[in-house]
Amino acid sequence: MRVLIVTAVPAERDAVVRGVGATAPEVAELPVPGGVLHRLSPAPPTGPPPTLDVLAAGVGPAAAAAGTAAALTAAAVARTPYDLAVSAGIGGGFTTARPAAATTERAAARLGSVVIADAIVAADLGAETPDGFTAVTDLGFGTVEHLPPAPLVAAVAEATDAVRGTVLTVSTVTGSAERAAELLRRHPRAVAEAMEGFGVAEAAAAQSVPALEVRTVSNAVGPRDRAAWRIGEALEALTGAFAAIAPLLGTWTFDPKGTRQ
Ligand SMILES: O=C(O)c1cccc(C(=O)CC[C@H]2O[C@@H](n3cnc4c(=O)[nH]cnc43)[C@H](O)[C@@H]2O)c1
Repeated sequence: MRVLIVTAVPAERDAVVRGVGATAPEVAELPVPGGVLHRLSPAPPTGPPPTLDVLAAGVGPAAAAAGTAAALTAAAVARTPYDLAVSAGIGGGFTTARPAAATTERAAARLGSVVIADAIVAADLGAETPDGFTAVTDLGFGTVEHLPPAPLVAAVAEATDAVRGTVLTVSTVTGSAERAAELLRRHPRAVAEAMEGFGVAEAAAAQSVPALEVRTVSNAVGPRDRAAWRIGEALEALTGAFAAIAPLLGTWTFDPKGTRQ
């Protein structure tokens, strides 16, 4: 099993490396076009050790897609393709309880909690029209959603005691209650937002590699309140999440539908 884990910034990469490193102290640093992979090989309970490569590719969906595509392509050309791409880092959580009028179940993602995406959705990829936002898919282009393998989502969420739901990818961090409400109106199952997941998933899908997104909540999605961001706690939670996830990834193989074999 070969896994590419893509973060935005080095602080997130180092938090992931610390978590995986609980079972794999050795780290090799390998250059890839445009970046450096941090490679770990945690020992699983049985079977061959997986390879977990961690890359800090930059902030935003474009940087995430570019970094992911470069790493996936370099591995494929070397005939050591990845089996899974993971977008990982801190994110904003939709921390309020489900609105009374909502018909869809949605758990609140509180500060410091772990979120696993069962859908990775580009929330602002589209056009503004007189009738409001229209997604690119409604304009006849591309896609706005990638679905991680459900059995893997379930196993990772259980291992990390995570909130499961849609994780939105945005190019602009939400900074108002109005925008947060609008996002929830359009995506009632949204539990978090961040800026890279869709970029990682889109680059992975182009090479038929399944994708996963793991976030730990540093702030509430809503009115901008920088003083209330808890980045340190979220990075610690990211380390804890990957300490739990790493052994599990070692025992996974995928068939083309992403089910466990
Ligand atoms: O506004 C600030 O002062 C500020 C300070 C530090 C970092 C930021 C970011 O915008 C970080 C973006 C970075 O972190 C992820 N992230 C974290 N929370 C959110 C959020 O509520 N909405 C979207 N992205 C978030 C994101 O994936 C980026 O990698 C701002």
